[in-house]
Amino acid sequence: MRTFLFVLSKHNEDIRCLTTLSHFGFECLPTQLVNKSIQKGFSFNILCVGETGIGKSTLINTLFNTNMKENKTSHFYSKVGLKVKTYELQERNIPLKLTVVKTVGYGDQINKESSYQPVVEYLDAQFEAYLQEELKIKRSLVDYHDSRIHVCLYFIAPTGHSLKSLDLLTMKNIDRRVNIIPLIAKADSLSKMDLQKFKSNIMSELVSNGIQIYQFPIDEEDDDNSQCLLPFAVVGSMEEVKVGKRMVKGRHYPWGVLQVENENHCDFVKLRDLLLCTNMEDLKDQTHTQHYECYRSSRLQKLGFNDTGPNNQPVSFQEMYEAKRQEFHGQCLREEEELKQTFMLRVKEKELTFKDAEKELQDKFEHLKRIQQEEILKLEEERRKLEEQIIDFYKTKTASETSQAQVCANVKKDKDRKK
Ligand SMILES: Nc1nc2c(ncn2[C@@H]2O[C@H](COP(=O)(O)OP(=O)(O)OP(=O)(O)O)[C@@H](O)[C@H]2O)c(=O)[nH]1
Repeated sequence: MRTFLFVLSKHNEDIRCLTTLSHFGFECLPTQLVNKSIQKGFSFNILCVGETGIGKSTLINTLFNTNMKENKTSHFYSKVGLKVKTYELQERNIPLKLTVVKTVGYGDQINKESSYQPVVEYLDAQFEAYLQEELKIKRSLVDYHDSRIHVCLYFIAPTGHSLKSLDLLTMKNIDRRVNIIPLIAKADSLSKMDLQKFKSNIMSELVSNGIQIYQFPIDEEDDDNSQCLLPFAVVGSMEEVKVGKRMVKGRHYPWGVLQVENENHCDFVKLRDLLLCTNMEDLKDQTHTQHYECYRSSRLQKLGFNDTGPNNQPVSFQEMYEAKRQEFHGQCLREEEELKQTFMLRVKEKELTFKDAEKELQDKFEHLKRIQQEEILKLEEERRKLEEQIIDFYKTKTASETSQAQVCANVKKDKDRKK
């Protein structure tokens, strides 16, 4: 006989929680999930936005301790572009498909107004591709390469002053589309005091401009709140430097060594832990449940779909689809009728124009015909006159020939007589 441990009823308040008395197997659910996830593999998509040469590639290399060979980018691009590269990484037996998208030529143009546009377009294009896959009848979301961006590392130049207008403009335009984590790049160029001031300036500017950045989930076990460290002051380097007896990642200066992984020197370790160890899944969740959802709902609304009807009554997708289909059909009929009317009108107009042209041609033809008749008559008259002249001429000619023959005969007679 089976024992039911959970007695479920329709109402949540009636759910009784009971402790199991023996092993059933569902305690292994987390293990099943872990195994399934490892089998499936993990993927993570990072977008790095920042000026040319600000240290984007170096930081990504340092984060994943891999040399993702890159050529230096030119400062002379006429517009901002995006470079997308995907890498297959492995840590122990955990595979990670990492996609890094980097801005190219960001901040290099004189007119910076549309610098953020390619970034916005790229983010939307990835959402659109996912939406199109979702809307397919035969979907393959299991092996679909999800290219939606999970996090945007925004590199702020270490000016020590405040954010640039380009930073504000870009962040304002992408904050509803992606999880932004602001970073102070090359933070080794700022003194401790300047850095603190710079950080608080940046945070208050972000707040006063209503820019939403990624909110790290509050970890009760973590003593220091990660949010307080924002924006993270980072330093990147793949250089191995000797400190005491150890080789560490750092940057060597005439006055000493900056250790990238030393929390007193910069926030690199904190960023890496938060990004890769504790919040990667949350970033992916936020991307799907918040940013993608926002894109999806506004896109469907633009197409005319809604969850409620005009009276705020819930409407099913099928009803909505049927209504839209009818509306579309009606619109097609109306447009067809309009096109027919316009066509008929134009045909009539053309007919009238042709008739006018035909009449004009006919008149011209009649006129020419008349002129031709007159010409013929004139020529006939001239011919008649010429013929009369020819007859006169022949008459005169014959008369002159006769008189000439007479003269010749008389001359001959005279000659014969003299002989
Ligand atoms: N001082 C200092 N220099 C850094 C840091 N990170 C990178 N650099 C140096 O800055 C230069 C440019 O670094 P990259 O990582 O190539 O910069 P990038 O933003 O990827 O450059 P592009 O891809 O060409 O836009 C290199 O000489 C790096 O060694 C840093 O944290 N501090």
